[in-house]
Amino acid sequence: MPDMGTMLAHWAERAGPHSDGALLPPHHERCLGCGLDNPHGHHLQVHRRGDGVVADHVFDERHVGAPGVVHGGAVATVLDDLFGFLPYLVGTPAVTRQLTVDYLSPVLVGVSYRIEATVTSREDRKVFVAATVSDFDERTVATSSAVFITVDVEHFARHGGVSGGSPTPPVADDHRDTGREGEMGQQRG
Ligand SMILES: CCCCCCCCCCCC(=O)SCCNC(=O)CCNC(=O)[C@H](O)C(C)(C)COP(=O)(O)OP(=O)(O)OC[C@H]1O[C@@H](n2cnc3c(N)ncnc32)[C@H](O)[C@@H]1OP(=O)(O)O
Repeated sequence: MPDMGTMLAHWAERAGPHSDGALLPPHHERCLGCGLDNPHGHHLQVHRRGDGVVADHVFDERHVGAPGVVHGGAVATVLDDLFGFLPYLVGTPAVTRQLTVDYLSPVLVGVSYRIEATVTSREDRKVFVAATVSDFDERTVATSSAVFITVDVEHFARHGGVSGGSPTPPVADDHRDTGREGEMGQQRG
């Protein structure tokens, strides 16, 4: 993974300009939504379409909640990440302040969905965005809106600027083997 400095330097080039229909570059290679080097990721492929962005996406067994149905958090992840491409078109970095999802029908594992997002309005630092998730019968299964706040590119260095950008997460004990269920909650107290 490139270090934070490289990522920051690449912001301007990632922000475009991108022609209509162009495949947009991932936020970075390890991004949960769109990074191709994240084995847990959605590997979202996002294109510019007019003033908005669009992705066709198939959730897989890694994203299951109820059997056969995509976990609502996975749907929210993809929506949030797709919204995260709109700043490329706005021309300034921005981060999610609020995300709302209406789950209208179950989103199914193994089914292709079209997800479209646009900027609905802007007010100072606030960028209001909206999205739909539709199946290929054009039935809307989820809608979403969000408030993004524009930030300077140094925001990412201030808050995530670990050298190398990818700290190794602590390895959790496997409580199934130790019988220590509930210990994490007790430690927090
Ligand atoms: C290298 C490149 C990599 C680029 C990598 C990009 C990756 C993108 C991935 C997808 C997107 C993400 O997941 S982004 C990651 C998840 N999000 C975050 O980490 C953001 C965490 N939050 C923050 O850091 C902060 O809260 C900020 C910076 C967003 C804002 O902080 P702040 O400056 O103190 O401002 P704050 O008071 O919170 O609110 C800002 C304004 O929004 C208004 N506001 C707040 N909530 C609402 C609301 N529901 N509806 C309307 N307006 C609202 C407030 O009234 C205020 O208006 P007014 O008083 O200004 O009028």
